[in-house]
Amino acid sequence: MTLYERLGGVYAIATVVDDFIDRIMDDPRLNANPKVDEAHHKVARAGFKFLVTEQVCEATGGPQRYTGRSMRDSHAHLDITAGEWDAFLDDLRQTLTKFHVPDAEQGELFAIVEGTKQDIVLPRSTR
Ligand code: HEM
Repeated sequence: MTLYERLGGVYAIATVVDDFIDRIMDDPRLNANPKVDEAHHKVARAGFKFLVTEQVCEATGGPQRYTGRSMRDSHAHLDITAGEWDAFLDDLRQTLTKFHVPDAEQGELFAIVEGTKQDIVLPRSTR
């Protein structure tokens, strides 16, 4: 059974993404980075949630295909630090716990997320 199926498919994933994107967009630890604050708040949340839902569905084995920009192209200009990355993971942990995602599935999701870190946190970001 794919991770996508074990998570409950697109309806469950979209619900989790909805909570998570609200959480990161309102997180003062992330909005302390002025580039993140500006970029996050110039786009409609619903569109951002749509793209992240597509991406999570594809990465977990669902039939959807991600149609947004690459992780490097959409984050390189933001100077995201290792500390901001950790705050982002903390938000993810809070959302997954809220929805009672079991430890095994949480572990698989964190492994997928970790795989993108080198495209999002670039070495020169040391604020
Ligand atoms: C695995 C981790 C992450 C994933 C999967 C992810 C996913 C995405 C996606 C799908 C987009 C939209 C791409 C597009 O417009 O085509 C995006 C943009 C963005 N992300 Fe992330 N993101 C991650 C980590 C982060 C972190 C850690 C931060 C902030 C600290 C962040 C802040 C932003 C911002 C501000 C934008 C808008 C950029 C712009 O339009 O200029 N992301 N992200």
